Amino acid sequence: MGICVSSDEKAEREKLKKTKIIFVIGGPGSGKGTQCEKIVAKYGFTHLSTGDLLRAEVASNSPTGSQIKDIMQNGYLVPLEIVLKLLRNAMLQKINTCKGFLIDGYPREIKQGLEFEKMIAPPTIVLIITCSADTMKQRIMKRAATSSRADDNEATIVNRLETYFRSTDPIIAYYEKRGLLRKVPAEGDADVVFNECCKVIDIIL
Ligand SMILES: Nc1nc2c(ncn2[C@@H]2O[C@H](COP(=O)(O)OP(=O)(O)OP(=O)(O)O)[C@@H](O)[C@H]2O)c(=O)[nH]1
Ligand SMILES: O=c1ccn([C@@H]2O[C@H](COP(=O)(O)OP(=O)(O)O)[C@@H](O)[C@H]2O)c(=O)[nH]1
Ligand SMILES: [Mg+2]
Repeated sequence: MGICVSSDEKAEREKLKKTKIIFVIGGPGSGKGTQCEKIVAKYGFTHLSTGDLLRAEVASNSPTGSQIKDIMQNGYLVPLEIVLKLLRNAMLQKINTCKGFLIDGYPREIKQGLEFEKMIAPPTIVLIITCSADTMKQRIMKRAATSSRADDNEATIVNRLETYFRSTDPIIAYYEKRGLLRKVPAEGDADVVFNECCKVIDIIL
C-alpha cells in the first residue's frame, strides 16, 4: 500500500531540499551560538538552535516541556522524535523567507542526523567547532555568571561534556566519510574563529 503524501507536504519537502542547510556541531560552550550569530549577521541565514527550541518548549509548560525538563537539567539527550518535530516546524515557518539554515547543536547522534535526512533533507555541510574540554568548561563557567540556563552549573557541565565526547566521534567519522565535514579550530578569539567559518561558508554559496 502506498503512503499518501499531500501536495502541500510535497511542496514543503521540495523547498526544504533546495535550501542550504549547515549543521553546526561542537561541544558545550565551544562557541556554536556565538559563531551562528556572526554568520547570521553576515550571510542572513536563519539560526535555529535545538537547545533554544527545547528550552522554549520547557518554558511553555506544555506536556512535552514537562517531559523533557529533567532530562535537560541533567545534561542528557531528549528523545530524537521530539527534537526533530520542533526543528521541522521551526524550519517550515521560515522556509519562504530564509537564505539557508544554521542548525546549531544538531545532530548529537548519527541516528538524529539520519532521521533529519529522512524527514527534512541532507545537510549541505557539517561545520564542527573544536576546542579542548578545559576551554569549553572555562567558557561555560564564565557564561554561567550571567546566564539563567539551568544546565550552566559544574555538575551538569561534566555530564554535558561526557555526553558530547561519547557520541561525537562516530558523528565526525560519518560525515567525514561522506565528504561533508568542515573543521574549524576554536581555541582563539571569536573573530579569528569567525574568519575560518567564513572561508568554509563562502565555498558553498
Ligand atoms: N575566547 C573565545 N570565547 C568564546 C568564543 N566563542 C564563544 N566564546 C564564549 O564562550 C561562551 C559560550 O559560547 P556559546 O556561543 O554560548 O557556546 P555554545 O557552543 O553555543 O554553547 P552551548 O549552547 O552550551 O552548547 C560565551 O560566553 C562566549 O562569550 C571564541 O571563539 N573565543
Ligand atoms: O538535539 C538535541 C539538542 C539539545 N538537547 C538537550 O538540550 C541541552 C542543551 O543543548 P545546547 O545545545 O543548548 O547546549 P550544550 O549541552 O551543547 O551545552 C542538552 O544538554 C540536551 O539535554 C538534546 O537533547 N538534543
Ligand atoms: Mg548554544
